Amino acid sequence: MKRIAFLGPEGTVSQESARYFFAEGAHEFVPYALMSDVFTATAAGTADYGVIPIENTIEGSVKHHIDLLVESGGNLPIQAEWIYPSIQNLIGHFDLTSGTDPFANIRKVISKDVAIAQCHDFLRSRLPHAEFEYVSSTAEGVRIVKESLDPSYAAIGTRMSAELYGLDLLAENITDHDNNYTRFILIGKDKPVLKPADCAKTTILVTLPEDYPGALHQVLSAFAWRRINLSKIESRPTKKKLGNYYFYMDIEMSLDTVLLPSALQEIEAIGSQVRILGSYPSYSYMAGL
Ligand SMILES: O=C(O)C(=O)Cc1ccccc1
Repeated sequence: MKRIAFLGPEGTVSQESARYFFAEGAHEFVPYALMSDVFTATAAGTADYGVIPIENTIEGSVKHHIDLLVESGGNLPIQAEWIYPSIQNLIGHFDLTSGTDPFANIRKVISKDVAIAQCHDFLRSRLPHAEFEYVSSTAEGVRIVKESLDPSYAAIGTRMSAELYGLDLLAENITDHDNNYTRFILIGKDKPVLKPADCAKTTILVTLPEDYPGALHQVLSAFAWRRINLSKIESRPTKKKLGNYYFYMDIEMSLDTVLLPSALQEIEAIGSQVRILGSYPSYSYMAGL
């Protein structure tokens, strides 16, 4: 049985998406309090794989997670990615004294920053006087609301977490945009056995040579003339010196395809450093995984 580390406690969006991706029963899901613990446990072999939310439709890249991936030094390759819709719900103690308005007595909303951002319009219009408390994950907010026994507290989280903690769904599907998807990656040392995917991707990190005008242009042209598609390019500070960046790139091609290694060789030939963070199958929710 493979052990899969995720941001806990039980019932997070990460776990819900992993349960959707992996066959129930054949995997053991192990919660960790922090995202950095997910990396550490996977690196130490305490877990076989780790689930990392890396990007979402509303907020873009989760920069901290990209940095953790980079800092893991390439020991934890990306083994798969999948896209999952984050459906958030308002969860609390249904208050019978509140009459017809289930939100009337809610004074505090506890959740993860991304989830609060995803439900911004709903919160502004329906709970304009509530204060927010930011916690490490959506399910952690649900756990705190449960423990408080306080009907003026609510959390934002998955339906799974409401069921697990025995709380009520005060409002379902409260995200502002229907096309609210999160991209998750699976990190781990060994290749997992997965069903065939419709597309493959390779993620690389490129550090440009210093004082080489047009270096990024040359990197991009190595892909362009081979008609290799990039689906993402993002710069991140190297954290070694102010103004030094590397480029994080998602390429829509497997490293097993002849064209890609030759493009990477060309990039290295101009003095750029290339680090491969993984070459992996990509699954989209639309395609039914
Ligand atoms: O806090 C969670 O439930 C997570 O798994 C992180 C997260 C939060 C919101 C959208 C996607 C992932």
